[in-house]
Amino acid sequence: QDNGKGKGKGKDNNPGNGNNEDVYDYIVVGSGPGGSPIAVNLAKAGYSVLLLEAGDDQSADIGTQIINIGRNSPANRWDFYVRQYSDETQQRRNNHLTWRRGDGTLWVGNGADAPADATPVGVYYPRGATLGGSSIINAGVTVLPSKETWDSIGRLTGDSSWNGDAIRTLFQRIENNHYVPPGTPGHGFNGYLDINGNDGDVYARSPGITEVFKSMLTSIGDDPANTLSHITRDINNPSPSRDQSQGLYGLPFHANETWGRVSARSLILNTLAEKQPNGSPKYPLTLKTQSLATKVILETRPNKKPVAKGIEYLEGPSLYSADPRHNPSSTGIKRTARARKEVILSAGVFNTPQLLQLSGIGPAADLQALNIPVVVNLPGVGRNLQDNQEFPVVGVAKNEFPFIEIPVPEDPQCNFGIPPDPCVDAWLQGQGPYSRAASNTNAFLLKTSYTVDNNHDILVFSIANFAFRGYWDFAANVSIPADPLGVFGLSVVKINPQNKAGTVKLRSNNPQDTPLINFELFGDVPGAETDLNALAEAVAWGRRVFSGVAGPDIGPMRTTEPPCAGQGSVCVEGDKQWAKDQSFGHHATSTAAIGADDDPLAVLDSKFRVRGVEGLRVVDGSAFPGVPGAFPVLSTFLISEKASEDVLADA
Ligand SMILES: Cc1cc2nc3c(=O)[nH]c(=O)nc-3n(C[C@H](O)[C@H](O)[C@H](O)COP(=O)(O)OP(=O)(O)OC[C@H]3O[C@@H](n4cnc5c(N)ncnc54)[C@H](O)[C@@H]3O)c2cc1C
Repeated sequence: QDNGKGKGKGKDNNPGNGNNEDVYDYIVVGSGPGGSPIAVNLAKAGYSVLLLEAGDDQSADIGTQIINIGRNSPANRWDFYVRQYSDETQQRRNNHLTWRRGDGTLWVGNGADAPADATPVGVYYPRGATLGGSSIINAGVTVLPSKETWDSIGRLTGDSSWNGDAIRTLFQRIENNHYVPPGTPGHGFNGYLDINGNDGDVYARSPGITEVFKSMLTSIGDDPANTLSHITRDINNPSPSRDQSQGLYGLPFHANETWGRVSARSLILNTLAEKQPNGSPKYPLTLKTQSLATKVILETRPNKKPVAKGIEYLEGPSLYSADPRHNPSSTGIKRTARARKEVILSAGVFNTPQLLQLSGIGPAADLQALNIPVVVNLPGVGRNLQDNQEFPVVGVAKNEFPFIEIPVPEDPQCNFGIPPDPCVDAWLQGQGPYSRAASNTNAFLLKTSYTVDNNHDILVFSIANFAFRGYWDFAANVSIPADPLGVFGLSVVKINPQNKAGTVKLRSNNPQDTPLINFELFGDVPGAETDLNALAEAVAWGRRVFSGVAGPDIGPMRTTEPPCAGQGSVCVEGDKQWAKDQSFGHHATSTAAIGADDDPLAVLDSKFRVRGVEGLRVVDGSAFPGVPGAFPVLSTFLISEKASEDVLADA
């Protein structure tokens, strides 16, 4: 029997015991940016680690390797359909609501246009469900949130290890920067997370696009002549004034020098590839894909907290019902794995609270209603769901003149990664368009009068010839008219949203079912009005930018979305309604949040420990008290690094 103090014991695999049961020091569930770094760090410290991942390894898909293709295929994602509102009338105002028609086909559009035989399914919300999690299907934008994001967790919990300077040090440890000169303060150059920045040449070749940026700079009293120098500015710079100042920056991505996607998957595969001189694995890390965790094994003890002892899981392909390849008759092979030390849940913002609740940890009444024995009544599990709200302010160039980039003469014609694609062949040689930054690699930081902490509260990224309105199933029939030539999308993203009213509740006690997800956007809670006001102010700014665009063929541009016949304050109420109707998100966080000791809704303490249980932590996007900045992926890698130190300190 193990005394729990051993290190580097390796796996006690006992195939003869008939229980299909393995024993490890630690079990980590989920291989995204939350789970992978901690699994690797614990294994590198000599502990045996089992990493369970429900999806499979899609490394062979070239679309997952090249960030400029960014394909998300049915093999690497789970399809969730969510509510944004409990109010059905408001829910149906969304132009991208998915409906199912009488013949079973999907239709996308709002309630006013819906066919008579259609019933609403929800707003489509994809998540990465593959080795590497959502870091395989995301856009890859890699932005460090404000220093205040981290300092505020320190104040909330009284744990001074949470502070912006300490997190910057972790960032420098994991970063392998490719866009600032080596040695630049605040950055790292030897870590596992390659981060690449944009390429000023792309914008130098795009005179029409730069006209819009010039108007942005003019809007804040900056000199438009600075456009080409500011568009490559480092948004992750360590300047103390970074978080408060407005302006134009380049947008970095988790990508290597030739824009290959570097992700949680690369970290795992590179670690597994390291060998001892005799050819055996260098680190005691075991990866099991196609393994859907269904329950934390909790041992109850008299007069003591229950303790996590392992995981029950189902082995088999596509077992979760959100998997587009799921076959409802597949129930998998039931297995268990035991942990000598701890179980760490990193299954993501929807699945971690689902797993906790399936294990009897959550709001007691909700669990009892589904006949799940309550082990710990923890009312905050699946509450506090938040997201960055996002939608484009859409402009159209004068005379619908298309925005152009001056082509690079030797470039082949690309085919989005679908063979034959000569750009893939060029990329494999480190050349061609896929090996360079794209033209959506810019950010404008705005500080509205509704900022709650004097930091900028809106990030705007710009896309020429396209307006990014969210996600919907590719196979669905979409009732939205095509955009005219000369379209330009200013995607406004609400940083640090204040609304915390969303929920993830169990639909059933079947672990293969998806939970019920409701963002309750702009709900009747403190802060919701702040979010709406900030977004409306950002829209008014966008209108001013478009009407200020010069250039003989391009400006002034007209704003087509949000629609408004008037100008200025006339539009504010309409813009707020538009934000309610058309906001979408893909940065959900905070459903098992760190919180203060006296907060009944706190799920975790400041060391990621699940309250009321021993040997169980949550390390993923669920753990943040609030959405970290405008983009959560880098912050999720960073909290996994922080949690690794906390777990090792207790090991
Ligand atoms: C389309 C899209 C675009 C995005 N773009 C950006 C961006 O540009 N920048 C940015 O900062 N963020 C972006 N994000 C968000 C970012 O990628 C996520 O916030 C981040 O990946 C969250 O990490 P995580 O570890 O919490 O969860 P995830 O990355 O979701 O990983 C969770 C993993 O757990 C696995 N899992 C779940 N349940 C189980 C179970 N029961 N058993 C076993 N395994 C399980 C899943 O298969 C998955 O692999 C985007 C997300 C999406 C979906």
